[in-house]
Amino acid sequence: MNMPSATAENIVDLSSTAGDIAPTPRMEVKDLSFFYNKGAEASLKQINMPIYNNKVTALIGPSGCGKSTLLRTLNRIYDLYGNQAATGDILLDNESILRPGVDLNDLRAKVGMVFQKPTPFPMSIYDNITFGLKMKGGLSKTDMDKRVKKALKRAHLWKEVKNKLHADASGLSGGQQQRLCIARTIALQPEVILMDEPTSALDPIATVAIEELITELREKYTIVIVTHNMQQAMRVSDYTGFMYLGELVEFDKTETIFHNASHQKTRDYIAGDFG
Ligand SMILES: Nc1ncnc2c1ncn2[C@@H]1O[C@H](COP(=O)(O)OP(=O)(O)OP(=O)(O)O)[C@@H](O)[C@H]1O
Repeated sequence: MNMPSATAENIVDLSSTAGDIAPTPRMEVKDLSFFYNKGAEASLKQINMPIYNNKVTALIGPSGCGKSTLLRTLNRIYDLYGNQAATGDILLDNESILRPGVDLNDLRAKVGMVFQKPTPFPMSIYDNITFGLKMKGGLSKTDMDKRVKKALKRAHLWKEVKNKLHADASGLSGGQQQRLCIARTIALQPEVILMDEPTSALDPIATVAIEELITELREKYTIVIVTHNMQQAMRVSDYTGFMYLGELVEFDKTETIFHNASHQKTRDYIAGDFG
C-alpha cells in the first residue's frame, strides 16, 4: 500500500492487500490541506488516507508534524475556533463532512473524541454519561439508565462505579476518569472514535487497561489514535500513518510500517534517529 500524500499516484491501492479480505474504508481523507490561519502555510499538506472500518489506525511522527491537527479535522472540532480552513475533502460513509450545512453536533456524535487529559465534566458519573444524550434528546429515563450501564460496562468501568453512580466524577482516579470519558463517547453510539494520546497522562497500569479496551472496542468501532509511543502503536493498531512536516509520508499495515517501511524517513523515525 505505502501511500504517501499529495499526488494521484498516492490514491490508496487496495490491491496490495491481495490474499487478505480487502478492508472497507469508513472514512476517507482526500487531498486534505489545513490552514490554522487563512493565507498562512498549510499545517496539513494534501493528505490522502483511508480509515478502515473496525480497525485501529495510529498516527505517528515527530512533534509538530500534524498528527493532532489531522485528528481534529476528522470531526471538525477545529470549527470551534475562528479563522481556520480545510481544503480537499473528508468522507464519512461516502458523504463529505466538510460540505456546508453539515450538522456538527450530529457529526461529533458519530465521530467521538477522547482527549489526552481525562476531561470529566464537573458533575456526577451518571450525569457525565447522560450529558450528551440529554442534548440529543428522545430517551426515556429507563432507556437512559440502560445506556449508562451499557457504556460503563463496555468501557470496563461498571464494576468499579456501579454503587456510586451519583458521586462526583472528579473523585475517580486518572485511569478511571479516562475510561469514563470513553464511556461518555460510547454512550452516543459513535461510528468512529478519535483518541489524542489517550494514555500519555496515565500510569503504566491504567495505560494497559486503556490499551486492552482499545483492542476490544475495535470490534464495534473504528478507532484513530495519535500516539508518541511507538510500542503502543505496535500493540494496538492495525494500520499506521507516519507524518512529517504536515505530510503523510507513508501509510500501511502497522506491521509493514514497523518492519518493512518503504521510505527512509519512516525507517529513521522508527529507529529513533530523530523525533
Ligand atoms: N492553534 C494553532 N494555531 C496555529 N498553529 C498551530 C495550532 N496548533 C498547531 N499548530 C501548528 O500546526 C502544526 C502541527 O501541529 P500538531 O499539534 O498537529 O502536531 P502534532 O504532530 O500533534 O505535535 P505533538 O506531537 O507535539 O502534539 C505545528 O506546526 C503547530 O505549530
